[in-house]
Amino acid sequence: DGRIILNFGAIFPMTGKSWAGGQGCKPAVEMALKDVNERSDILPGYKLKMVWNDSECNPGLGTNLFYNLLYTPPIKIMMLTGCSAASTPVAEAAHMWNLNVLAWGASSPALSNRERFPTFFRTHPSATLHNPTRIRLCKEWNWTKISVIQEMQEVFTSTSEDLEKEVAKANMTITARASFQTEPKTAVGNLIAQDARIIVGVFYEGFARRIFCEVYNKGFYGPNRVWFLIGWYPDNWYKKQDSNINCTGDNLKEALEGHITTEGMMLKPDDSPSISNMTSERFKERMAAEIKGDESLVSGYPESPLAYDAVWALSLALNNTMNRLAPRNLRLEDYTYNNEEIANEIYMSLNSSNFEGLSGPVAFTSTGDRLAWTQIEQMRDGVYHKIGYYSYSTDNLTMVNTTEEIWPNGIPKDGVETIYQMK
Ligand SMILES: CC1(C)CO[C@@H](CC(=O)O)CN1
Repeated sequence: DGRIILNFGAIFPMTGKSWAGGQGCKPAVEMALKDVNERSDILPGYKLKMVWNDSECNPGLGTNLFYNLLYTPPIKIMMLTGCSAASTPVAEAAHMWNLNVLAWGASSPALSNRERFPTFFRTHPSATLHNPTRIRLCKEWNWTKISVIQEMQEVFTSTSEDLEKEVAKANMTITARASFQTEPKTAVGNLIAQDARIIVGVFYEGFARRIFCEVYNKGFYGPNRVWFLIGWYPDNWYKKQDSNINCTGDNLKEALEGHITTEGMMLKPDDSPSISNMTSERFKERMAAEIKGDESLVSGYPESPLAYDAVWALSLALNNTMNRLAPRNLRLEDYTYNNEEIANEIYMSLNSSNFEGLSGPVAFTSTGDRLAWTQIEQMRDGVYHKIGYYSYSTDNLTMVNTTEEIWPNGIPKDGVETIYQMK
């Protein structure tokens, strides 16, 4: 069609053992690509094309595919990546080829580091996004003492370290800490021994079932014990058949009554149109047409709006770069892996991104991190209910349930009454 082709590279976790989020996200990337290429006001005279491979969410394979994309023409003007494990090595090396990297599925807190990842941006929030929300809710409910139990995984260790910092900043204290590698029972015992009341738990779904079976068996639950869990487990996670536990779904449901979850808001709940003029509802309809069958069974479906928004961030940044290069008689198609000037313009355009995406406002911090809203839910009688939203950048906490609806037995106490100082 006579337009100049601009190619970008992409690696998607389509298969593999950890997180095959490309299954839900690649269709969203292709949808955004189609939408952007149909817009005459974005990158006029250009057509964006994607050259992609399956990273299997494997760092070695991701690296290998990245080099193949680099050394196989045509030149790629940017890299789009998915999960943390494959994004990390690409984000670390890309600047050597003057490439900017945009991840739609990487949550690892370690990626918030400009020394290691000088040209990295992500539309997926870091896992540390939960922490300011947890702190804000503690303030809301007058809790100053909390406990933490974590699985020993990099993502949860860095999240716990960040929580320690946020707790200190808020003049709160962590009274009990527990961690585990493969057996959580001792860690739960530690919390029981210290009569922990307000507990933040960071671990994957499989351990969540084992922990709450132990919590159930030990009776370590009730209206005065509050658990903050991760909100991105599947809604029915506690009912899944699991040979590692001797509890039923109903046992876990009883132990989980009233717990609070936090997660990055990935699809705007309201129906205001985003920059693509598409509403969240319309997006879901279009995705349903792409994904045959039950979306909730497709990995990466929840993250698909982040992938859609990543292509818009890429396109708008290139469009902005095009306008900034024109007065210097430079063009996007002049980009090569040795052209630092154009790479810097693309970096600065990404850095100043600011548009209304499907996942809410898209803007990045100085470390390329996504500023996003968090969604707050509470489980009541085995069902998650949205109870509020929080934006850290504007300190805006919007509760959609009353305190009485959330805490029918009254707001739980953080339990550690100040010990009467003997005279
Ligand atoms: C919310 C979740 C499941 C966190 O892990 C991300 C994958 C990753 O960080 O590798 C995808 N989204």
